[in-house]
Amino acid sequence: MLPVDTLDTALVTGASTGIGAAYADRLAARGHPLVLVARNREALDTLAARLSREHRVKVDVLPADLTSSAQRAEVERRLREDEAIGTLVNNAGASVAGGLAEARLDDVEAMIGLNVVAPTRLTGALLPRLLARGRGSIINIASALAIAPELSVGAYAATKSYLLTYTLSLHKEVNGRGVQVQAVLPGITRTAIWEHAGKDIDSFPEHMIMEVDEMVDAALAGYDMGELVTVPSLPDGEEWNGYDEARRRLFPELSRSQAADRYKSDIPEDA
Ligand SMILES: NC(=O)C1=CN([C@@H]2O[C@H](COP(=O)(O)OP(=O)(O)OC[C@H]3O[C@@H](n4cnc5c(N)ncnc54)[C@H](OP(=O)(O)O)[C@@H]3O)[C@@H](O)[C@H]2O)C=CC1
Ligand SMILES: CC(=O)[C@H](N)C(=O)O
Repeated sequence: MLPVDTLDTALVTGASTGIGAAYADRLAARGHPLVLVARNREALDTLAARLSREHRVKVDVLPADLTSSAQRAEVERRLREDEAIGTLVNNAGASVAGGLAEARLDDVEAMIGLNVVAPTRLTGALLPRLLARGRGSIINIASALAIAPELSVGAYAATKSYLLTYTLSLHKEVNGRGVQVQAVLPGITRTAIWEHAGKDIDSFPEHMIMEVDEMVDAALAGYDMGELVTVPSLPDGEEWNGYDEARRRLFPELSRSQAADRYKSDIPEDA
């Protein structure tokens, strides 16, 4: 296990239930003081009371709707100013009902605000301080759909592709400067997100559904191993490395002074 700095406070978004609540529980068990963010103050208070009692860590709640720029600004301020915070788990997220043609555009915009804008702004608020002290962690909860948009409908998968790409860019920028980053790509995990988006999780075969504790424990094991990208259900980690290497093999070909021959009209079709 990598050394976990028990003095650092972890701020977890979407901590009132589901994956975020499980992260809060596991991080508290590791000795991290916590700042819990979500809209439901009552659920945050209940969780905070339990975690501080069971794990003897300080747990603050910071209720905020991360789609509201005014409320999100309070979370940004906390990340910028609270010297104790060294870990950020960008977990809050939602999906919306319907495909690209049917979904309510206001709902889609709110989803992009929550899944894309919020983690970008929260990371941007914290990162300068982490880099200045040369220590810290940022964990972004994306989704397996980031690399498999064909398995879903609507714009949700695109928000998760953003978070994966953002994490790769973040890693490039902070690599070697003491800040650990990780993108987590869970598959179908049993939480309320499905119900909120009007989808029945039990329409999937049981063997495709992971329980939330198992998912978070696997993601933290990937974090401890120093993984940049963790796919909790992928049996063979080398499969991810092969996928990533195939992508990287394209790099030298992606920008050239000449268009590829197949796009040139002067090449005879039978050449
Ligand atoms: N469950 C799954 O199958 C998968 C989930 N994921 C990702 O995991 C993350 C967690 O999802 P999951 O636990 O399943 O979902 P849940 O719906 O169970 O939990 C979502 C959390 O985000 C919070 N949240 C929602 N909207 C807002 C908002 N506007 N402002 C602040 N907080 C908000 C909720 O709290 P509150 O309502 O109190 O604000 C809640 O704590 C998401 O990013 C999701 O995309 C990825 C792959 C699979
Ligand atoms: C609601 C979903 O599509 C789910 N969160 C996922 O990322 O698989």
